[in-house]
Amino acid sequence: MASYSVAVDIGASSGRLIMGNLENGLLKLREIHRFENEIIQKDNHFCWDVDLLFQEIIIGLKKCMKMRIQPVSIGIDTWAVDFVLLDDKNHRITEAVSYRDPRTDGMMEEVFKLIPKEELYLETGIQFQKFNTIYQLYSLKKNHPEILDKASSFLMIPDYLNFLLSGRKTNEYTNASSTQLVNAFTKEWDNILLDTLGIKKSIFQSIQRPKSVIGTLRDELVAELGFDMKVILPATHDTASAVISVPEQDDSIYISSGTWSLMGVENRFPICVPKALEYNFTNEGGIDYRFRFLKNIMGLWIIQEVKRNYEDEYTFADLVRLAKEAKDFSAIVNVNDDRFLKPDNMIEEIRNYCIETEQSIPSTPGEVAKCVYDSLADSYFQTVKEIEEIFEKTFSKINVIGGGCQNEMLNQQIAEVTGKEVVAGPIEATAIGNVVAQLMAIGEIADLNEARSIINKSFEVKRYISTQGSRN
Ligand SMILES: Nc1ncnc2c1ncn2[C@@H]1O[C@H](COP(=O)(O)OP(=O)(O)O)[C@@H](O)[C@H]1O
Ligand SMILES: C[C@H](O)[C@H](O)[C@@H](O)C(=O)COP(=O)(O)O
Ligand SMILES: [Mg+2]
Repeated sequence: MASYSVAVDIGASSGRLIMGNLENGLLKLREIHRFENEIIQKDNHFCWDVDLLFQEIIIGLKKCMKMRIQPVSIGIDTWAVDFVLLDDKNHRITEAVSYRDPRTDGMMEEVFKLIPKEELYLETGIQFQKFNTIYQLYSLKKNHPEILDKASSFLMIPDYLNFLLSGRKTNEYTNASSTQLVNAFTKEWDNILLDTLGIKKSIFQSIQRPKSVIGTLRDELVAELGFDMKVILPATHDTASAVISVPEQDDSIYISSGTWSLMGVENRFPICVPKALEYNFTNEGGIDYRFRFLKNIMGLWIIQEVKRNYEDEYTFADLVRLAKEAKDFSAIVNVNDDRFLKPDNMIEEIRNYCIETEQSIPSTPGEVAKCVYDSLADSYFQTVKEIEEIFEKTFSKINVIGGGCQNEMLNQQIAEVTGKEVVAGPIEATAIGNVVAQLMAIGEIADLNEARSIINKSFEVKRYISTQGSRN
């Protein structure tokens, strides 16, 4: 009898429930439910609609019922850094404010007055993104201390959704590491750091590792669904789950390509050398206490916003085709400039950048899309050079995983600018990593090596080779 595990993967643009099971040594996936995940305005902040997200999970589980399939387990992964706070009656007392909200403007600099940047990096190994949880909490402490005073529990987004499912409150390690409040060496909350910031330690849960079975569904959910299931912690940071699925780990760099492009390598220990700080690389926690040495690149968020600015008149495939047709247009923006984090109008922001840097100004949808994709490829090229400088070695391959691996033009562009073989796929790398963590937890898969071997055999990849060698 097959054991079906349900992966709930909620990225910054879309969510999906994907059921996985082993059949003749291969991993079989079946998409159960897919939904949009959009930022909304609430209480004058940019927020995620966590109540709607939880409803979508229940809708997906009810679809399993209709399929007469009773999954044995569920695991939830989402984007990083964001959280909610509960009071002593376990009532949610904050909105799930998005990392794109301006409430953290200037907070990083405020924290550096208490803890030097270099020291913070040596302790945590985490990249400096102005929206890290540490700066979100510090913003609350400075601007709404009454909320922190009332708080009893800190739960990151997957933790909160797990709480709604099971009643159990945990903080999972891979996602906790993204807060910049976890010590990279002890892998626990950094109590000295929390004391220095004046943030009470009691709101944090004990850190649990991926593959932990934290409980089962709340009684009322069992009654509503007609079945129970184990609630398991995958690597609840979506990128940590995605990295599990990178098909060819040896001698390769990955790009987890979704709303963000997370570009890096898997490592056994944190790298906090001055060059890593200078280039703003991070050491986020991975499964089995591995490390994700990577850099956040603004990613396909930019083309998502361009698509929205054109009122969704074009599909992503349309925008790729139009970019190809605009082959004579050329302009490059620094995709990692904070101005692209949440501009009012992305197309105008791109045009203004090109005006300010005295470049050709994109006017057609094809020219705008080509500028975005060329700029992403340029950022990937720069990041490869930084990674190879830090590791003092040359990598031969780049694995592109996630929704962005469907962009064949960009995959070829990456091969051309870097001169490396690009291995594209699997698209649902995050959900696959989520499922195999659950299957390891229930003993269907022995360990990470076996998981990766099964993944490699189960999913096709596409290869792209440079036609002209790399840029120097
Ligand atoms: N057919 C396609 N052609 C080109 N790009 C695509 C295609 N389908 C999806 N994408 C890209 O994949 C991105 C979504 O990737 P995904 O991994 O689902 O994101 P997230 O997990 O952040 O929600 C879209 O923003 C889009 O740019
Ligand atoms: C804000 C974080 O850096 C972001 O969540 C990133 O870590 C991430 O996981 C993005 O995943 P997507 O699937 O939303 O691109
Ligand atoms: Mg994703």
